[in-house]
Amino acid sequence: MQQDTQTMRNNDGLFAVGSPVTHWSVQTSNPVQYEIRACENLLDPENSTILEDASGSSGQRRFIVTDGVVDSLYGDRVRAYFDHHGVEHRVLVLNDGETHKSMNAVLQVTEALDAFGIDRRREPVIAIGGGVLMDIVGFAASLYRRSTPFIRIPTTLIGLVDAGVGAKTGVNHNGHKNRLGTYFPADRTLLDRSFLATLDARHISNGLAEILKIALIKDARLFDLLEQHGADLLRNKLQSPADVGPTPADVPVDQRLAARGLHLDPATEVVERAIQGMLEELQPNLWEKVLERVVDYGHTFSPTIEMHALPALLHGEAVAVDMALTTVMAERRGLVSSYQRDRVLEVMARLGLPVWHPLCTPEVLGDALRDTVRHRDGKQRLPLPVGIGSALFVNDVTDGELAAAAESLAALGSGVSR
Ligand SMILES: NC(=O)c1ccc[n+]([C@@H]2O[C@H](COP(=O)([O-])OP(=O)(O)OC[C@H]3O[C@@H](n4cnc5c(N)ncnc54)[C@H](O)[C@@H]3O)[C@@H](O)[C@H]2O)c1
Ligand SMILES: O=C(CO)[C@@H](O)[C@H](O)[C@H](O)[C@H](O)COP(=O)(O)O
Ligand SMILES: [Zn+2]
Repeated sequence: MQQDTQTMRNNDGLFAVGSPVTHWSVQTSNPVQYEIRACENLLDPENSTILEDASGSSGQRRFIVTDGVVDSLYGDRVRAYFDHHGVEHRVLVLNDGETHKSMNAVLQVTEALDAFGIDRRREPVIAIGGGVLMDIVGFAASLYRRSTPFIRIPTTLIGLVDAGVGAKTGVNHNGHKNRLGTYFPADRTLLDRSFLATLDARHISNGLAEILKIALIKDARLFDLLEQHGADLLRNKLQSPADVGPTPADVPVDQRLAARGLHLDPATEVVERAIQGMLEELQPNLWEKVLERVVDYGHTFSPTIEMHALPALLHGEAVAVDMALTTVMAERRGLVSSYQRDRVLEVMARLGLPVWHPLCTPEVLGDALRDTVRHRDGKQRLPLPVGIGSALFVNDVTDGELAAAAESLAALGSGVSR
């Protein structure tokens, strides 16, 4: 007991502070640990990875959530997998796409969970799908009985390099992007790049936009890889090995890569660098107490543009438009040379991404910035690129600067073709 300050401390570290006002201050901590693992042949019945449980006390039932498109492509294999392992399961199939990323979908999951019934700690919910599906299921899992463990199996490129590796869940609400959500990482994310083989080119491009985001703000080498191999990665859907040089077939792949100064094939290196870069930023600031986040690059104007354009623009496409605009702003401020700006816009085009959109009007951009300022606690905290592979934050963007940048981009954008 510390009589001088009238503070008592019991064995749990709980403080009771005496007169003039008695109050208790509760302190505890909630260590977070989650796993992201690259795997192959996840749906092969002989591969037990999905059923391995970090706690080692796996239950015998599984609730799986997927969307209609993924179910039509992989649903038979998913069901056969759990049948093979004798695991009683229910597969809930949600509507796919951003327009269905809503609270209704979350409630659909929680109601189906109630109907199936799962053990609270040892039977993790399994989300198999893209960023939309994982955001919905993660949100439902975080709400269900105040938190229910879940596993993510991303099947899109955005899912693999971004939505599947962080801690955020959420849905669109009241016309706003991700307005409701939680911080609730999956216990495990299992990355199997072979799912990308069935994605169309537009959705590969969509994911490449988030990879380009990491390149522009913190990884010049990643940018070079995208510049050099982006078109092949898009064509090969990041199925390794991409463009490792002319055969002869008798020269092993790793020797051909080494001859070109590569240790990994480009698809593997690009995916690994993107995830590594993302996690380096997320880990020290998982709960976003610090609102100056370089990974918010491309996410200042895009949430408003994406919601206004819905469903015409995909998430990564809106992010690309935002990055093109802010690259032009950075060039106008002398942070990026005109040569670097043009390289960035060329790479976007090579990756199949838009560099401009008719919604880049002064009105929409101004509204977007004001909404973002709210989100960032009263300051713009706008990440701008410095050269290629670095960034800084600014707080002094004016409506005039936005209008001028949009006008420049419109002129430049028409000269850059996808
Ligand atoms: N939580 C986060 O940290 C985070 C990070 C980045 C993005 N996001 C969110 O992710 C969403 C975008 O993710 P997305 O692009 O994966 O969207 P998505 O989940 O809508 O998937 C895109 C489309 O591809 C289909 N699909 C999925 N896997 C497929 C496959 N293997 N083959 C063929 N088709 C397949 C889906 O059915 C859908 O029609 C956005 O809502 C964005 O806000 C969240
Ligand atoms: O799209 C991504 C990341 O690529 C999401 O995690 C997220 O929307 C971004 O981090 C945004 O910049 C912040 O938006 P919000 O989730 O805080 O509304
Ligand atoms: Zn994003």
